[in-house]
Amino acid sequence: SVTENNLLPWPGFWLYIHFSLGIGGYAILWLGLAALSSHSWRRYRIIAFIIPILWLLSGIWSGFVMQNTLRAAAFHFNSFFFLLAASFCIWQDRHIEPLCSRWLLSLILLGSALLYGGECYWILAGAWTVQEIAWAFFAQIICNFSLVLFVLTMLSERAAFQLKQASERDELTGIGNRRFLFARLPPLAQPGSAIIMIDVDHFKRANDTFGHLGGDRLLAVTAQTLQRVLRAVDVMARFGGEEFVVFLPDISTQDAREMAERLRCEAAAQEIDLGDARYKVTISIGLVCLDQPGCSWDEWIKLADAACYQAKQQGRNRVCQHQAATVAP
Ligand SMILES: Nc1nc2c(ncn2[C@@H]2O[C@H](COP(=O)(O)OP(=O)(O)OP(=O)(O)O)[C@@H](O)[C@H]2O)c(=O)[nH]1
Repeated sequence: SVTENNLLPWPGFWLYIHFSLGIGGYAILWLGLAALSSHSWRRYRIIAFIIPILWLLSGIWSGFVMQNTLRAAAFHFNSFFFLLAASFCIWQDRHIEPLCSRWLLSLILLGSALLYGGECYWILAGAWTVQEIAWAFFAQIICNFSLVLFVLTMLSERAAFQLKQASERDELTGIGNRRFLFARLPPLAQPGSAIIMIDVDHFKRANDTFGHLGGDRLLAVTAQTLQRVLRAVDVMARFGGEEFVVFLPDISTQDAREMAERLRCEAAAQEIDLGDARYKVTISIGLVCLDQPGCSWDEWIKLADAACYQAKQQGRNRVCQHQAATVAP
């Protein structure tokens, strides 16, 4: 029987249209959620296009669409499949964009998929009662409302996340800026960590020789080179024009000194391609190891800066460490 479609002219035709829209709708929902998740929906569009067509062709060929139970089972199985795929997409991209709402959205999609899967099983097993159909219907409505809610939550959380990222990133070098650094420094400057101040040598001369754009490239490449040397826990930021600050948590004086030397050597070893020229930058480094509580971060950074100035005075391309005895109480 084709129920309400009998009220329309060509009921069989409308049945196929409804079936195709129902099947295709979930494929489009999957595509949309994949795009929302990682913007790579192009990868999936063929699958999302082919599967509904295959359902339709097999429906026309076998005629199962004309039977209510089989049509409902096919629709529920298709919804189960695409919702499960959408849940996986959202969950899979959690490392690209770590948002709490991603987990909630993925969970609600999984719940909705499992509900459709269960319904498909009950339909095929013929174990439905009117009450169960009503419960499943209401549960799906709640899932759909939650889905919309979590999509909106994810969009707003994403906007806030991107805004924060943009406000903490230095556009030229791609590393963090001052705000990024201070947001990651512990509230109290405790002994057992170190601050490094890095200043590119004779940068004005490089600017004069290669132009401002050439200078920009030198800064960007140098920042990326230095970043690669650091440990995952270290925090590096562009502090000013050609100055960078690095915070090294949980590090001994010896290791901090070795790290500073490694940074200096890596910078000096790189040959930067500037199109029609190649250039080697050197850096001067001021190191201060936090050896007493009580000083503020500003004070430690100032000491690292003073040590960096000392490195410049001594001829550049070297590391100078601020001596503990001279630290103001
Ligand atoms: N290209 C470029 N230049 C910058 C940027 N920020 C600052 N500068 C330039 O960096 C130069 C810094 O010059 P100085 O402070 O005199 O230092 P220096 O020439 O590196 O000399 P020393 O530090 O003593 O070795 C200035 O000419 C600034 O204009 C930037 O974002 N891009």
